[in-house]
Formats: sequence, structure tokens, C-alpha cells
Amino acid sequence: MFLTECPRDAMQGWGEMIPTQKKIDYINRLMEVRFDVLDCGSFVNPKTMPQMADSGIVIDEIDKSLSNTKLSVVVANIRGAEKALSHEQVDILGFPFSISETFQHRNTNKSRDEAFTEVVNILELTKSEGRQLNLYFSMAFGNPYGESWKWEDVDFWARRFEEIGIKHILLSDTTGVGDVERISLLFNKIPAKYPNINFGAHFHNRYEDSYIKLKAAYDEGCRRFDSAIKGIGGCPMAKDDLVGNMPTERVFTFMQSEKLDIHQNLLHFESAYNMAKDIFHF
Ligand SMILES: CC(C)(COP(=O)([O-])OP(=O)([O-])OC[C@H]1O[C@@H](n2cnc3c(N)ncnc32)[C@H](O)[C@@H]1OP(=O)([O-])[O-])[C@@H](O)C(=O)NCCC(=O)NCCSC(=O)C[C@@](C)(O)CC(=O)[O-]
Repeated sequence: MFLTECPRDAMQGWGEMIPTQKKIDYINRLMEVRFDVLDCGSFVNPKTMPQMADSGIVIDEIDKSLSNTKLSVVVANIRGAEKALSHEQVDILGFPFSISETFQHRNTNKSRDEAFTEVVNILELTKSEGRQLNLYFSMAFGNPYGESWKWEDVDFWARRFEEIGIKHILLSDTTGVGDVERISLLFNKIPAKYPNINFGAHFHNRYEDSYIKLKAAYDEGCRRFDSAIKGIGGCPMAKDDLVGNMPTERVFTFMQSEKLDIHQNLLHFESAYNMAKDIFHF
């Protein structure tokens, strides 16, 4: 399994400001766990996302000699992409493209067509710098705004992005509205149609729903999951309350129950979990 730990997602909506040094220490501990990727910051409007305003400082202080873990950051416009790429330690940019028109406006102040054009430009820039661009397909499993949802809409956008050369898409359940049927349907239908795209699951959900959602995606062949310790986090741009994330400890429990190889260091994970307790008070 390909695992991305998301301290960015855990921290971004956290009410109390987390000191920069604490973020650096926490992310360096996560580096030792040997996740495939750490989603560790964002380059967006600091007035909109004040907790992430120090992402540049944090990223420069991450000790990449600790493991081969790649560093990913969220960008939501070309300006953010330029800033992110000015940090040599950044390997991957992640752009939140939304299947819901309403959420695209809420999150990035753009329509989906405008966001598509922004992605074309960000992809060109990212490639010219030799880095990777991931797309989050936000609201891929439905939305809380009363907009209609059908899997064919996800398919439509996957086709358009395949045509411009996107290679990584994280099907995201931004507010946890996706049920097992939709998760199974999407992972059954979409990846098979786009062999050049590597699909993963970025699920926001309540703690108690996490296991069945993970299993539904896994059973349809998904082997790439994003998660955050204790399921902390979510997207504050989507709704007023944060839904929570896929809890990383549940991903490990799942892997153990399925007898899958775990290449992460679980002793360091325990230590990172204890640091998370201190930061997020659980
Ligand atoms: C996208 C923008 C920036 C556009 O924002 P905008 O309002 O269109 O931008 P603007 O050009 O009109 O500028 C407005 C202000 O933003 C500043 N600005 C503009 N761009 C930048 C930048 N890159 N870096 C720093 N500052 C920036 C700019 O300087 C100006 O500052 P002011 O003059 O008011 O002081 C804004 O809408 C924004 O910050 N949105 C927040 C996006 C975000 O962080 N969302 C959460 C992460 S995505 C997520 O969590 C979903 C995910 C990944 O989990 C997947 C899923 O589950 O769906």
C-alpha cells in the first residue's frame, strides 16, 4: 500500500495556533515513520488559512535525510505554485479541483473551468521544475450543497485531466458524504478507464465510519490512501464543522488484518502518535 500522512490536513483547521517549532518537530518525527508521502503544508492566502502561514519555514526545516518520504503541499493558484516550487524540498504539489461547482468557488474563488485553466498552467510550471502535480478531486462522492451527483461527472473531469497529462488523482470525500455504495462504484468504474492515472483515496469521515470506507475502496483495488493520526482534521472551507480524516492507526489495523506488508516503522509511529496527542489534545 502507498500511504500519505496528512499533517497539513490535521493542522489547517485547528483552532489554536500550533507553534512553528512544534510543527517542525512533529513532521520530522513523521519522516522517521517512512510514509511514502507527507502532505505537510500549503501555500494559500494566509488570511484564509492562518495556521498554514508558516509552511515555507516548516518545509525548509524538514530533515529529508531521515527517510525517503516525499513532501507534498497544497496550492490553490499559480501564485501558490510558484511559491511552493521556490522551496527545493517540495516534491509534489496538490491542487484541489472540485467536482462540485459550489465548492470550487468556496475553496479557490474560481469556477471549475477557471480552475481547469489554472491546473494547465500549474502542470506546465511543475513539470518544468521536475516536480509532480497531484489533483484532489474534492467532493468526488457527493456534496453537502444540494448539487446533483453522478459518477459520470467524475468521469468527465478525469477524461479532461487525462487529456492534459495529469497522472495522479486523489478521489476525495471532502465532507464525508460518500457511502460504501458510491465508494465501491467510483473505484470500480474510474481507475479501470484511465490506466495512465494513479488513483488514490483521500477520505474525510467520522472515526466510526473509517474502516468500512477504507475496505470498500480496497476491495475495488485501491492501494493508495491518505490519512491523519487519530483522524484529526478536514477542510474548513467546505462546511463550518470539520468531519475528520481517515485515522492512520486504523489503516495500519486494516493492513494487519489483511496480512499486508507494512513498510513503515511502527515504533516511530507510536512516538509520532504521542506527539500528536500533545498537539491535538486527545
Ligand atoms: C486560492 C486563494 C489563494 C485565491 O484567493 P483569491 O481571493 O481569489 O485571491 P486574490 O488574488 O483575489 O487575492 C486575495 C488575497 O489573497 C492573497 N493571495 C492570493 N493567493 C495567494 C497565495 N497563493 N499565497 C498567499 N497569498 C495569496 C492576495 O495577496 C490577497 O491578499 P490581500 O490583498 O487580501 O491581503 C484563496 O481562495 C485561498 O487561500 N483559499 C484557501 C484554499 C485552501 O487552503 N483550502 C484548504 C486546502 S484544500 C482541502 O483541504 C481539500 C483537500 C485537499 O483535503 C481535498 C478534499 O478533501 O477535498
